Amino acid sequence: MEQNKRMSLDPEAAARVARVLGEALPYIRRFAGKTVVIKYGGNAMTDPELKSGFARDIALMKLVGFNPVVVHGGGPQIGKVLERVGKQTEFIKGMRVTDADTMDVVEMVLGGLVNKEIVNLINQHGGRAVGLTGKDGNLITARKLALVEDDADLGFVGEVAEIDPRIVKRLESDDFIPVIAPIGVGADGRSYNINADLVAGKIASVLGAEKLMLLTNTPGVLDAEGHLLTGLTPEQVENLINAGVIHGGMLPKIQCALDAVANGVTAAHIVDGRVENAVLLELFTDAGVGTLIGSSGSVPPPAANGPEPA
Ligand SMILES: Nc1ncnc2c1ncn2[C@@H]1O[C@H](COP(=O)(O)OP(=O)(O)O)[C@@H](O)[C@H]1O
Ligand SMILES: CC(=O)N[C@@H](CCC(=O)OP(=O)(O)O)C(=O)O
Repeated sequence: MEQNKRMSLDPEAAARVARVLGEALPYIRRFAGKTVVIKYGGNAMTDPELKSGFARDIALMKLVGFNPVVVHGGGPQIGKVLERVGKQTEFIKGMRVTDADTMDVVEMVLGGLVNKEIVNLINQHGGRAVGLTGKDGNLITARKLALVEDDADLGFVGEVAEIDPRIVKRLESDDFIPVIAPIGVGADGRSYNINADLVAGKIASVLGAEKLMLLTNTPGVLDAEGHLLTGLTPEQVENLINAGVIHGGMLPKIQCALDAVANGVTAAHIVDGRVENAVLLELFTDAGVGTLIGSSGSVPPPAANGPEPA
C-alpha cells in the first residue's frame, strides 16, 4: 500500500515540494533556537480552516527548532459578545473605550474563549501550547493609558508598564508554546485592556525576538491608492501617518512595529492572516509576504550554504 502511494506522486508536484523544502532550509538554519513573536489579530481569525492552518504552522515552527510566542487579539470576538449583551462600544484612535462591565467581557473573551481556542488548536496539531494572560507570573504589569492629544477617558485601557519574561522563557525552554492574551494587571490588582499589537511589540523587544509578525486582515500596509507597500523605513511610516494614509487599527500596529525595530527586533512584518499558510510563506520563502518594517526597509535572504553572518 505504502509503495503504491509513493508511486502515484505526480513528478511535478514532487519537484515543487522538493524545491520548497530546499528554499526553506537556510531559513530554518537562520531561525534555529530564535524567538519569533506572532501577533494573531481577531480579524485574521476568520474561518475554522484558516485558524486550524495557523495552529498547524505554529506547531510546525516549534518542531523545526524555532521558538514561537503567540500574542492574540480578539477585537471582533469581544464586539460580538458586547452586542449580544446589548452594550455599545466605541473606539478612539484604535483603542476600545473600556468601562468596568466592558472590562469583564474583555477578560472573559480574551483570557477564556479566544485564548483557549488557540491553545487547543495548536495542541490538536501536536504542539504543546500553554495559555497565559498578563496576570500569570506577573507577565504584564500595566498602567492606565492617557491619550496624549485627546482628553478622552478610555477607562480601563492600559499600556505596558513592565514585562516580566521569566514565565515565557521557562515555557520556551521546556518546549511549550506560550499563547498570550493582552490583559495586564495594575499595581492595584485591577485588570487592564491593552491593545494586542502593543503587547506583542513589547514582548518581542523584551525577549530579543528575531522577528515580530503581525497577522491582520489586509495584504499589509497599503498606500493612498490601495497598493501594497512591501518595505518601509521609519521615516516613510511617519510620512504615511502624517498624510493620514495610515489610520485606525493600523496605527497601534505600525507604532508597535516601529518600537520593536527601534528596540533590537531585526524586522517586523505586517502580514495578511487571511492567506493560507501566511506564517510559513513569510518565514520560509525568499519573496515573503506583506509589509516589512525595518531600519532599511529590507532584510537580506540568508545564505544558501555556510554559516549565517553574525
Ligand atoms: N494604510 C493602511 N493600510 C492597510 N490597512 C489600514 C491602513 N490604514 C488603516 N488601515 C486599517 O487597519 C485595519 C487593521 O487593523 P485592525 O482592524 O485593528 O486589525 P487587527 O484586528 O488584525 O489588529 C485594516 O483592516 C484597515 O481597515
Ligand atoms: C484597548 C483595546 O482596544 N484593546 C483591544 C484588545 C483586543 C485586540 O487588540 O484585538 P485585535 O488585535 O483583534 O484588534 C480590544 O478591546 O479590542
